[in-house]
Amino acid sequence: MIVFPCAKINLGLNIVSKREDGYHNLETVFYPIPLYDALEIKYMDEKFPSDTACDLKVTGNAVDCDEQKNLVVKAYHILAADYQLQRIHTHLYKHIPSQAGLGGGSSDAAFMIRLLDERFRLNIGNPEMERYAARLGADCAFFIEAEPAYAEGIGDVLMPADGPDGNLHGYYLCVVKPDVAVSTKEAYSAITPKKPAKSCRDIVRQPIETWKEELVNDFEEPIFKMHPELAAIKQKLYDQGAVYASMSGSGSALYGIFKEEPKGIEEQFDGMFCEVMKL
Ligand SMILES: C[C@](O)(CO)[C@H](O)COP(=O)(O)OP(=O)(O)OC[C@H]1O[C@@H](n2ccc(N)nc2=O)[C@H](O)[C@@H]1O
Ligand SMILES: Nc1ncnc2c1ncn2[C@@H]1O[C@H](COP(=O)(O)OP(=O)(O)OP(=O)(O)O)[C@@H](O)[C@H]1O
Repeated sequence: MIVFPCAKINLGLNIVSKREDGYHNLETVFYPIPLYDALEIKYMDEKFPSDTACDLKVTGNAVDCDEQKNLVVKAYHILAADYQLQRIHTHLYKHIPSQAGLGGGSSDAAFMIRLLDERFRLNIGNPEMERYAARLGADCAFFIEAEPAYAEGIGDVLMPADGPDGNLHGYYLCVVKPDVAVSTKEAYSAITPKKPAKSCRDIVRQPIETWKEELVNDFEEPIFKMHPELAAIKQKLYDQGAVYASMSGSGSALYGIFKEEPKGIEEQFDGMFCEVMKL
């Protein structure tokens, strides 16, 4: 059985306060995008010699952590603690860039929970699956439904985007990921939290032409200071005709939203991951 975990972008991201557990409360609109990994599971033969109930083969882009630390394997074990699960082989084809703010690892974890729920007929239900997912990462819960959502808390309190919230249907999205690594933890430590004057949820309901002036990702200021080349990529996306451009999450991926297909834009970002998709 195979599923295709998708990536996300953040339409606005405000870091509102620091919590006693060290995490931060935020406000953001999560928007799923058609950029995918592939995740497959197969039953392990009863006679197959394995010291783990869930092994993992990663192909495509390398993931810089041990097999048993991969969020896909952690997702298996978190469910196996509460449900009787057969042993499985897992294959993850990694296409979504890591350390990008695109939620790739979080998505793999959430889609693994969904996959196990379906394969083993666990009937867990979405609210409970979201609770399991949230134990694996702050923005994992969103990927259980993977529908546009306004999020608060540490990214785990989700409110479905009703009506026109950030509806980008028919627009083109260009995602650029330079070879710059940003640690999410370090990014949060560079922020002075504050409540925004206007909620990103309200701004994304306005015409997209107003977003450039009003919709803010709080990580941009400190991260652009550390990596000025990221600000230059954002500017280039505007120069190429983007109606809105921003960094996603804590970076280092940037995205531009276009009304018309930005043909040939890949040439502008030579040597970087650059993909154009229709929303
Ligand atoms: C930046 C975003 O991509 C925005 O969507 C997410 O908030 C990141 O979420 P994530 O990658 O799922 O984050 P986790 O893997 O749970 O946390 C990594 C580290 O980021 C910090 N962290 C994360 C989320 C949050 N709301 N506050 C935090 O302070 C914590 O130091 C944590 O140890
Ligand atoms: N399945 C996975 N895919 C990618 N990274 C994983 C996975 N499992 C664990 N990791 C670890 O998580 C780290 C962050 O990866 P991820 O792709 O989630 O980055 P991100 O873009 O920072 O995501 P986010 O938007 O959630 O902050 C990786 O460097 C890797 O060590």
